[in-house]
Amino acid sequence: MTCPDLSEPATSSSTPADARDVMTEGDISRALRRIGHEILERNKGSEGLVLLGIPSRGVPLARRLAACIEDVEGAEIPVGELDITLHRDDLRRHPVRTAHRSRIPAAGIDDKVVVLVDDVLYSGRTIRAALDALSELGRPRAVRLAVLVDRGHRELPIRADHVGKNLPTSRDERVHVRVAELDGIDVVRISGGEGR
Ligand SMILES: O=P(O)(O)OC[C@H]1O[C@H](OP(=O)(O)OP(=O)(O)O)[C@H](O)[C@@H]1O
Ligand SMILES: O=c1cc[nH]c(=O)[nH]1
Repeated sequence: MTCPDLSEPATSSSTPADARDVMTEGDISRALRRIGHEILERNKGSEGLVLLGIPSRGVPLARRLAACIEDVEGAEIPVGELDITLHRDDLRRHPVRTAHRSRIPAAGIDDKVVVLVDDVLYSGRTIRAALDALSELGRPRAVRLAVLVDRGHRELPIRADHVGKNLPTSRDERVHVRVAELDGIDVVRISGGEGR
């Protein structure tokens, strides 16, 4: 994994008629680079950092972020995946969900600075579940949150420490983050709503 090279040609694709693009491949790359620098600045270096991506798209974003940090620091950043399925607060309403395994780096998370990475922050319920899942795995020194998009409408007292783009949305809109690793393209789109 490498931190994306901004000189690479952008992937082209057509935007569906009911959607509009709000972040391009280049925007996403620049946002991840900036967040990588912010994480290093806040942590005063890479010592003790562990990045945990939240499936689905938080995982490739965490890997890219780690590559961006490694580009600057030269040190390898442990990356893992944190499955939150069994900690969701809507599990009773939607019981048929497949739980996956969390993959925690070998050194664990005790006394580390864990940065949770996700694509979209909306109600905050996914991150609440992530904090719950994390508490079963160890006791980090600090937990921080990096998201590519914060679309607002929080329902819990949760905020991100690092945000790629603050995107004011209406509740009837939907933000779609697409990443090359899973979707074959890097783009952030909004669909639905009445337009802004
Ligand atoms: O702040 P919240 O209201 O919890 O919303 C944000 C979460 O919702 C989406 O995940 P989703 O459950 O759609 O799964 P996905 O990542 O597999 O698309 C998104 O990827 C975030 O993880
Ligand atoms: O990915 C997500 C999650 C919540 N809301 C959205 O619009 N997109």
